[in-house]
This record gives sequence, C-alpha cells and structure tokens, in this order.
Amino acid sequence: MKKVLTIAGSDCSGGAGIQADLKTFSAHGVFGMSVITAVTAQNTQGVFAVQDISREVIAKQIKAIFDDIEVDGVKIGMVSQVEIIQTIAEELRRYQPQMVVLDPVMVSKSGYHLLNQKAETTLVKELLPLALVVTPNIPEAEVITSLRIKTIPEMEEAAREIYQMGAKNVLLKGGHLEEDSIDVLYDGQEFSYYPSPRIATKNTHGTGCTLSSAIASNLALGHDLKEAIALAKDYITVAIEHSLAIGKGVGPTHHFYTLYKKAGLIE
Ligand SMILES: Nc1ncnc2c1ncn2[C@@H]1O[C@H](COP(=O)(O)OP(=O)(O)O)[C@@H](O)[C@H]1O
Ligand SMILES: Cc1ncc(COP(=O)(O)OP(=O)(O)O)c(N)n1
Repeated sequence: MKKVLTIAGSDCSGGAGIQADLKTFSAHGVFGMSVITAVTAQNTQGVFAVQDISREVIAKQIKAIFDDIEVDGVKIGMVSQVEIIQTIAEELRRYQPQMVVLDPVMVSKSGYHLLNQKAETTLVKELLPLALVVTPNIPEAEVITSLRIKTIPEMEEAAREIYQMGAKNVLLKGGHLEEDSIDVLYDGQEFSYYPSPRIATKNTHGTGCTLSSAIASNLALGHDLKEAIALAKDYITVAIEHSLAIGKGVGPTHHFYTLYKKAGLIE
C-alpha cells in the first residue's frame, strides 16, 4: 500500500486541514500519516484560536515517520511561523522526499490569517524549491507575486512569476474566479488547463486542502503530474457537487460520495 504524509494543521470541525487530508488519502486507497503543525479551534463559521506545535515536536514527528516508514508522497498545508517553516525545510532536506505538494495556506475562507505575514517570504524561500508542485489559490498568488489576478491571462502571468521564484511546477487554482473554476498549471514550458463549471454551493470549506492531498495521493500511486492533477480535479469536483450542509456556515466537501454510491450506501 502506498503511504502518504500530510504536514499541516488540525481543523477540529473536520472540513479542512489534517482531517480533510486524511479523508482524502483514505478515499484514494493510500495509507495516510500526519505531522501536526498547529491545532486550530474552527468550524464552518470561523477560526477562533490557533496553538502552534513546538518546532522540536514537529521535527520529532517527521523523524519518527521517515526513520521508520517509506513515504511515497507528501502534502504540506498550514505552517504558521518562520521557525516552523525552517524546521520542516531542514527535515525535508535531510530525508529528500520527491513527491511533495505544497499548498501555501495563508488565509482561511472566513478571513483568518493561518500564516503569520512575516512568514510569507520564508515559505517561498524555504519550501517552494523542495516541492514538485505548489498550489496557491488566487489570493495567495496575489500575495506571493504582488500582482492583481482576475482573468486567465493574469493567472498565467502570476504562475510564470512563481515559477521564476524557484517552483518546479505551479498550479494556480481558480476557485476564486467569478465564472468557471479553471485551474492553470505552468511547468516552465507550457500551460495546462483544468476547467470545471462553477458549482453553485456555499459549502466549499477545505477545497484547497482536499485538492492538494488528492494530487499527493495520485503522485504516490504512480501517476505523472498532469494525470495526478486531472484526477484530483475530478475528485474535488464530485466532492463539491455533493458537499455537505453541515454547520451554520461554509460546510465541508463530501470525500466518499463515489465510494458510498458504489457500495449502495446512498441513492
Ligand atoms: N464553486 C466551485 N465550483 C467548482 N470548483 C470549485 C469551486 N470552488 C473551488 N473549486 C475548485 O476547488 C479547488 C480548490 O480551489 P480554491 O477554492 O481556489 O482553493 P482554496 O480552498 O485554497 O481557496 C480548485 O480545483 C477549484 O477549481
Ligand atoms: C488547519 C487548516 N488548514 C488549512 C485551512 C485552509 O483550508 P482551505 O482548503 O484553503 O479551505 P478554507 O478554510 O479556505 O475553506 C484551514 N481552514 N484550516
């Protein structure tokens, strides 16, 4: 069985972070493991508190996994502080996993800063070069490049700029566009496009976490990057189409719709 690791924060309400990542891994039939970087108190309405895990404990979690288990894929999500980013980068340089997907989580949908603003440049400098692909959403790409992004040509320009900062591949997600939800991949040579019609739902909590974990799973399963993204895009589209009206705010996506359907558990 392929083994995939998420290095990310915990979302106690189960919609994003570590919890979304582990559900995504299970839905892909890979064995999920987690290094927790922070514990958040959040739900479908907002983020109320964050407790970072110490850099020593983060380093020890990474060591415990890599010293014992072969890791086929890694996804990096919430990494809130400069010291935490430096620790993760040091450990990844030591263990050198090849299939690393970096989701540069900055601000939650509810507007909470999950990444300390001082850490934005550290994330780009330390983690970008270690990733096979980085998956910013439009607001994150705007922060990284200082460009304004509203259109596909503007997404292409930003993806090129992030590539020039040291990323091997850039997948700029289009969930924040006004019309269709088109994700744009730049590999340094050409652009590839992953379109889907915009699904009319407010329940999109954890979409970015889910997409990056699905890409990491597909890479671990042996797909090349373009296939891994295409399959992940299909997965997130179904998960959003069948998203769950849980809680009073922005509900989570459905990770097991296809599995439950095949098993006859839902109509
Ligand atoms: N309403 C929507 N309809 C269809 N796809 C969506 C919708 N919202 C987000 N997506 C898709 O979900 C994935 C995550 O994108 P996005 O929401 O931009 O990330 P984030 O959660 O990091 O803000 C992308 O593949 C994007 O195209
Ligand atoms: C612990 C934690 N990590 C990441 C996020 C952001 O997740 P994302 O998939 O970008 O979804 P939204 O929060 O933007 O809906 C998070 N909220 N918590």
